[in-house]
Amino acid sequence: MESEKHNEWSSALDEDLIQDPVSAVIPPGPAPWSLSAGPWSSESSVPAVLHQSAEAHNYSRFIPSNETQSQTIQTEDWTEDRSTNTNENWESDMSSRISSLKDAMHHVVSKTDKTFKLVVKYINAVKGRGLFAKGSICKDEFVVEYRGDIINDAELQNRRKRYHTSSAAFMFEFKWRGKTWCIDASREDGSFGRIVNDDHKHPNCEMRKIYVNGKIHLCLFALNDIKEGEEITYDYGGEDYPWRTQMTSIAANTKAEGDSDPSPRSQTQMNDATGQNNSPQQVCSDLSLTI
Ligand SMILES: C[S@@+](CC[C@H](N)C(=O)[O-])C[C@H]1O[C@@H](n2cnc3c(N)ncnc32)[C@H](O)[C@@H]1O
Repeated sequence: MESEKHNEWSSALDEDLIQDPVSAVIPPGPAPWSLSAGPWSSESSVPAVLHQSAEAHNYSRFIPSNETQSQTIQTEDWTEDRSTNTNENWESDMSSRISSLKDAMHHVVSKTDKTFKLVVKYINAVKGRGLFAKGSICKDEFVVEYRGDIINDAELQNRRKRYHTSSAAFMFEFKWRGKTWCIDASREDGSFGRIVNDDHKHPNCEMRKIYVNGKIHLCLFALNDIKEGEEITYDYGGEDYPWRTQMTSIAANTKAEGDSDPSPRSQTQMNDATGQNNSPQQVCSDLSLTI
């Protein structure tokens, strides 16, 4: 079963490496993390710095000093060609996006959150907890990974049948290479990505897929500068979330209570308040082409 999953994943990876226009390859050297247990492995450590080569015809491609290495990071989201871009600041934008990507990679591989910039706070009984900036965040900056188990469609359906709706709310379904995948973040593991709430009108982040060393990861990047104290949000996608139609300004705009204590509410409260169909879905696919 595990090896079937791995094969499916590996062939998707091969296709992806051929087709994707943007990729970054980690320089040669001992593998900083293990691939041996396949894409479902959780072993990791921080990789070395990426080498960048900004060629005139293709500023968005990283060239490794030795391309025989197979460890890769890539994003299908950042694909715009210099020749079609009229923005005068294109090069500095690209440079900041590249450093965001490296930053994302660092946090993905080390499985860490930006605890120096982000804090979990309890908001209210409807919304539950939320993630807030405790320092300023720049446009395009990597904010947080939506960390969890990566599962395929069959396993997603299986877990959906078994899960209580309060857990199902943490399943992020998305398409990748024509197939459905899901990050299941239902485990209360203390990670920050799973705490980020929905805002379809004025989100300050968007979800992007990045591909690190043979695994797809979902990461939030800032859509604009974010000030200290602002709640981190993104558009979950879909349209039928109960809070979008039922929520009033009382619940939606209530400020976070307290500055340091996350005071997590119970899952039952969250479930009661939000109904059945409340997990984020596929929005990273729709929002991906942004450069
Ligand atoms: C991925 S969880 C986000 C973290 C959650 N607030 C918590 O305290 O654990 C998704 C759930 O958060 C709540 N939620 C997210 N965005 C919301 C919003 N804009 N208004 C009200 N509730 C929201 C819903 O209960 C939803 O099912």
